[in-house]
Amino acid sequence: MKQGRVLKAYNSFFYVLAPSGLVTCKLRGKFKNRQVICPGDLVAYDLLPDGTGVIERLLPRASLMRRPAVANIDQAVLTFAAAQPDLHPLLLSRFLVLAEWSGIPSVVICINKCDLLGTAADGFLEAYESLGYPILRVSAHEGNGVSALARLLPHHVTVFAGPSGVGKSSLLNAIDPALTLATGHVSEKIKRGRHTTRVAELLPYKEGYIVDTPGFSSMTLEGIEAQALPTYFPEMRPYLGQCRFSPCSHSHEPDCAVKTAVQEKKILPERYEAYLAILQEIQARKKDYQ
Ligand SMILES: Nc1nc2c(ncn2[C@@H]2O[C@H](COP(=O)(O)OP(=O)(O)OP(=O)(O)O)[C@@H](O)[C@H]2O)c(=O)[nH]1
Ligand SMILES: [Zn+2]
Repeated sequence: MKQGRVLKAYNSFFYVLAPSGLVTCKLRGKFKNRQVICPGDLVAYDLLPDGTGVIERLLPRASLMRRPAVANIDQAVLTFAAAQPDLHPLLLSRFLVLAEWSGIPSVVICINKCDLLGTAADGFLEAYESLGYPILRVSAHEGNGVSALARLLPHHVTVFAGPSGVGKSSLLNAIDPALTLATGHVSEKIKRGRHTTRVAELLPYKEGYIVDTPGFSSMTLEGIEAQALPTYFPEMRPYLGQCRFSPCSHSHEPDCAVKTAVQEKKILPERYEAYLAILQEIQARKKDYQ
């Protein structure tokens, strides 16, 4: 049996990249639900005499991003703008939570449009580096930092995510114009409007892949459990299990180790506020269903 990586799923076909090239595959009938396999998955397939393939087996997954589903992403470049649109801590934390929840092991914060403001407006970002999120300041227009960004990509499966209008397409274009051509980003935007969800696709790039998925920008946190939320804040992890109550939502309970850490300035107030805001959103959603 041969192995390859699913670049795209379309109707009942899976486009699998193998060392020999791209193979159009169908699923063996035993997979009752074709949703079980998504772009990014590594699969084992049988090659038929006509050159097409039949997927027999799904190989173990390292991570899974939902909506759109993409497997095995090992790096997220969370892209924001220094201005236009302005950077807000809550929005930043929402994307960070989404990346942590998806199990993406390496997360980089990329601040584009630095030509507009330099570093004046993002002083608050330094603290995020100590949480383990490197910050890359770039300008797609002036080219600053673009080669540093490009150096992160070889040998990784990288998703570019971020709010609309921060310049993700411009950055991909600055890295390599072939990437924007491949995504058809601009023309599709005109044709189909901004809010159309499209199928996620992996674009091979220098021994790695770039995931083109504007859908990740929609930012629904649906599916995240309130109890698991603190684990998606790396700076809270050392305090979990140390509160008086168990479970503790770290919001209203007395003798809460997380709240104490906030008071002692071991956790950034804006991160704790983001935690509370997201928690409230999750709890409100639960009530909707009752
Ligand atoms: N000043 C400045 N403007 C930029 C830069 N990069 C992109 N822009 C502008 O920001 C706007 C949005 O850029 P896009 O590349 O379409 O942004 P996007 O993130 O792909 O947007 P969506 O397709 O909505 O997700 C465009 O008007 C770009 O010209 C930059 O480095 N500096
Ligand atoms: Zn607590």
